[in-house]
Amino acid sequence: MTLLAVNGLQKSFGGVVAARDVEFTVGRGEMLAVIGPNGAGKSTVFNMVGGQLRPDRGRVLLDGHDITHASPQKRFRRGVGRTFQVAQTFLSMSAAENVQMALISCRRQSGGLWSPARERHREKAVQLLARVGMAEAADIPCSALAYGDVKRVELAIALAGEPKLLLMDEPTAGMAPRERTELMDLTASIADAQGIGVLFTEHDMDVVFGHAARVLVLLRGRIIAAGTPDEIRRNEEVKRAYLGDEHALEAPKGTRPA
Ligand SMILES: Nc1ncnc2c1ncn2[C@@H]1O[C@H](COP(=O)(O)OP(=O)(O)OP(=O)(O)O)[C@@H](O)[C@H]1O
Repeated sequence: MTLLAVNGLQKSFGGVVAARDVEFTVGRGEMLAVIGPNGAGKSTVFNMVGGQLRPDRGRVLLDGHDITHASPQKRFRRGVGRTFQVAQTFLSMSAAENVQMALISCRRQSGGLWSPARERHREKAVQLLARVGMAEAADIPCSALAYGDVKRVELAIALAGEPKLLLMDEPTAGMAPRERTELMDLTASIADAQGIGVLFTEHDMDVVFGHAARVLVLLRGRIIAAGTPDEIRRNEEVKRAYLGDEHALEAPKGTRPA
């Protein structure tokens, strides 16, 4: 069943058409990757779904509600979540405290003095950490966690908002290959179990072909292909778009090519 429907989105910056008549849907529990060479329009499309950019034309519907002109905060309340990097300033806080802060802000409560807030939502925060396999690290400062574990905490923070749709911009950037697979396997299993649609941009083709149910390929603001990873890998126009990077579309190691 369709969760997100994007119809005819268009955005120009001066003379540059960054997105042209972009149409796609994301279903509940579905992982959709948006790929394309540098400057193809991925961030532009992503930010029009997230509400950071207003389209010149077109519509964004979530669960049938038109959110095209809604602010990021309003979208958030409708169920559009986004993973953010744990900022440098929050690294000194424990994993649980980071998730508690997210829970407090999601429920629009003032953090007030830190000491009473410390116990607030503790139980729920630990539950969310358990969901990403990080319950035992609840009291460890994020600064002491491995990078891949901080990414899991970021996922728990995003889940605190109980999103219907999760936007992930380059979720595995800077991670080792094995950590990438683990994070995306985890994301896929949570998305499937909770019926969360996931829209992600990604440069790493192993991650894209190994984890997306469907892939959308942009080139100069246009969708040139949409389909399953196997369909996309075989698509001649996509191959041409990635010309010069002849290994980009190879099957991930350990999987059978189509
Ligand atoms: N704020 C802006 N002002 C002017 N031009 C912009 C702006 N944002 C994007 N563009 C232009 O729009 C086009 C699409 O950019 P966008 O960042 O969406 O591509 P991308 O696929 O995300 O690229 P990358 O993979 O390099 O991040 C590019 O030509 C870019 O220069």
